[in-house]
Amino acid sequence: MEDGEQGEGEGEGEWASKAWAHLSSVRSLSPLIQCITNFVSMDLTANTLLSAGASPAMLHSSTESPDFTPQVHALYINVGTLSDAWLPAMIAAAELATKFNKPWILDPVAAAASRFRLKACLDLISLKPSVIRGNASEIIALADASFGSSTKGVDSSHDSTDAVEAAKSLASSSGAVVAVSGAVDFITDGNRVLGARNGVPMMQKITATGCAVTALIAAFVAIDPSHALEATASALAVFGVAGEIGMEMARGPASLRMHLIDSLHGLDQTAVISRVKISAL
Ligand SMILES: Nc1ncnc2c1ncn2[C@@H]1O[C@H](COP(=O)(O)OP(=O)(O)O)[C@@H](O)[C@H]1O
Ligand SMILES: Cc1ncsc1CCOP(=O)(O)O
Ligand SMILES: [Mg+2]
Repeated sequence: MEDGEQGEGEGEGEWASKAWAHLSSVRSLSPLIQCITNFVSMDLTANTLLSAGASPAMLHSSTESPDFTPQVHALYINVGTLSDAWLPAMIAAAELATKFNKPWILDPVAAAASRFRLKACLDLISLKPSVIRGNASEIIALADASFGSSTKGVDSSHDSTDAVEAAKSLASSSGAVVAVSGAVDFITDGNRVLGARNGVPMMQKITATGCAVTALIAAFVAIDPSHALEATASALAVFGVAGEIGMEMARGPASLRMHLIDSLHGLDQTAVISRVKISAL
């Protein structure tokens, strides 16, 4: 995307057009996304990327990353089912991504659940991800570098509004764009803060929707790496719109999961432009 397309003071209409441009680019360029993600999320994450037009590859061996990571358009690392064996592979892939100038995106699932996990996330953040997307409790834990306080495993015990200052602080200290998901998704580079108000509460009742939207962020950043803030907001809003349309057909979490994927695949310009709700705060 050209620099001239990104301006200050955009209204919701401009943000919606930008989100459509990002989705259209993902569909036409079909970026290859290496995903080192948890066992729970692999299926939903791969299907989310495919529905959006991207190309997922769940390759996590540190033996093959030296061959594969240089070929990808972005790398996605998610610590959801972290183990002693997987952490070195994550670190090696993140180092390769940085070496070959590929954006890489971190999902710090349950960052405060254990000292091992918190340290792993902080070590990964020192390897300069382009974007960190977590729920409010995860972002607060990382900003404070604190283990165990008011955490509930992979789910958030805070509202996203509680984590805006933590997100700004983490963005400033890490150099990453930081996104906090929730009823409102907040996206910040430490200076600017965007709010994306799409989605439905039922999305929290499907495991791995957070993981899946972080992978979608990786695909959007892959096609617009120099505008990670805008690409991240677009991905969160587009995923939320797919959830809203999916909810019109769903009867509960299981059918929402199916309809969300169908809706993401079928999103057209009219739906994106009329529904995306992104604004600068
Ligand atoms: N109350 C809500 N209203 C609308 N969308 C929501 C709500 N809660 C979560 N979402 C959406 O669900 C997805 C997963 O977010 P979240 O549940 O916060 O992540 P995680 O699974 O990492 O805890 C995101 O796309 C987010 O925007
Ligand atoms: C339940 C669970 N346990 C370890 S990873 C995982 C999936 C979490 O996914 P999300 O954070 O997207 O809800
Ligand atoms: Mg969740």
